[in-house]
Amino acid sequence: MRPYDAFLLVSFGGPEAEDEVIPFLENVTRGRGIPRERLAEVGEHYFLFDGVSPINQQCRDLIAEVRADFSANGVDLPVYWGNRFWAPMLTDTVRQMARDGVRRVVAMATSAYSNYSSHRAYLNDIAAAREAVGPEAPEIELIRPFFDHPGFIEPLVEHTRQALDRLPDDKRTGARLLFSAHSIPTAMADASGAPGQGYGSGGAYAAQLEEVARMVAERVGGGHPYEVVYQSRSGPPSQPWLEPDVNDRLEELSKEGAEAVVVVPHGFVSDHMEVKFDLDHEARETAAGLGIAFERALSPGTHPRFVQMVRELVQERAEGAEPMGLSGLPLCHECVADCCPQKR
Ligand SMILES: CC1=C(CCC(=O)O)c2cc3nc(cc4[nH]c(cc5[nH]c(cc1n2)c(C)c5CCC(=O)O)c(CCC(=O)O)c4C)C(CCC(=O)O)=C3C
Ligand SMILES: [Fe+2]
Repeated sequence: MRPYDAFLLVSFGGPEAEDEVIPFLENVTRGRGIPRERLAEVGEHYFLFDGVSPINQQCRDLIAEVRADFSANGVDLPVYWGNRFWAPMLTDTVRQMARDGVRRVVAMATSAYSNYSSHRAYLNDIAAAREAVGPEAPEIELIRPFFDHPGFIEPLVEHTRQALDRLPDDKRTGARLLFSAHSIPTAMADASGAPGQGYGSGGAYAAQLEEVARMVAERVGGGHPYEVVYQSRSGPPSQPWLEPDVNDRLEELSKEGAEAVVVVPHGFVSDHMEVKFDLDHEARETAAGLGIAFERALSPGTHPRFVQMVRELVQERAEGAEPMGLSGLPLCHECVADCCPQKR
């Protein structure tokens, strides 16, 4: 797949044993000003699962499918994997690629949207890893945010229908769809996207989330009321983050007489800890306490259409083709130097 000689999956990383939880959280939060209580609290989420985050295995599963898809379709790129915060660490992977003689890499982040945490932070960490490896490090180009690619949208549609089917028969009609994404500081949200893309003061992230929710709900059909909610807030209470929180919204919906919800984690690509704990554990419990029937749609994960999308994004980039998206929102060909700055 000229001009590239390797594909790299870049992910967040997560612990896989109890004694890895605290060192992992220290890596994530270094220099972040996250309150100690929040760290201890998040540590408990991981201990509830014996210290094992599902995210690494989900990356291994995705890579296995991508390798099979590449070889079935004549894409002859070796596949590498590096994480920002836990083994296999990105810097080690970049060093290995240098040893293997890799010169030019096309990389994809396990993150579909435009904002500092989902996009710029990946670019920065790639730059830092190359810097650490030195002049032998390959060039690494990051695939653009892919939030409205059919390979992301179609699995969400199918998974939302399946979740609706799991609701009790008498609660399905009129069930509400809550599309849930990671909250970020509102200053970071306002600055998300690239200058000149015309997203306005609310920024790209919220607009992209709103549009994906609309497209998925429309394709699911059935006239279900839908809205975007946020989850997994951290940071000090004094700092504004995107709202409403999924749990607060469930409380309000209960007062409005809602009987059933399907939560769609459209802000994520796999069912990692933020989904397993914050939705399957916490939000489910909130809904149970309110007597609201609750189902959670699967994230794209290793859905075959999502796997195919990885190849399509590699091909799009290799060929310099127009970026493909279903929404009509502005898409980047390449990431510009000043998109998605860190603001908090
Ligand atoms: C937008 C976004 C995504 C989605 C896009 C993407 O995937 O990149 C995401 C994903 C993830 N976030 C994850 C875990 C954590 N995120 C934290 C903290 C933070 N996340 C933020 C944003 C996001 N996070 C922000 C603004 C912070 C505050 C600190 C900072 O400004 O950086 C903390 C610290 C404790 C806490 O405060 O919660 C943890 C442990 C995991 C791993 C899950 C697993 O182990 O399975 C994943 C996939
Ligand atoms: Fe996070």
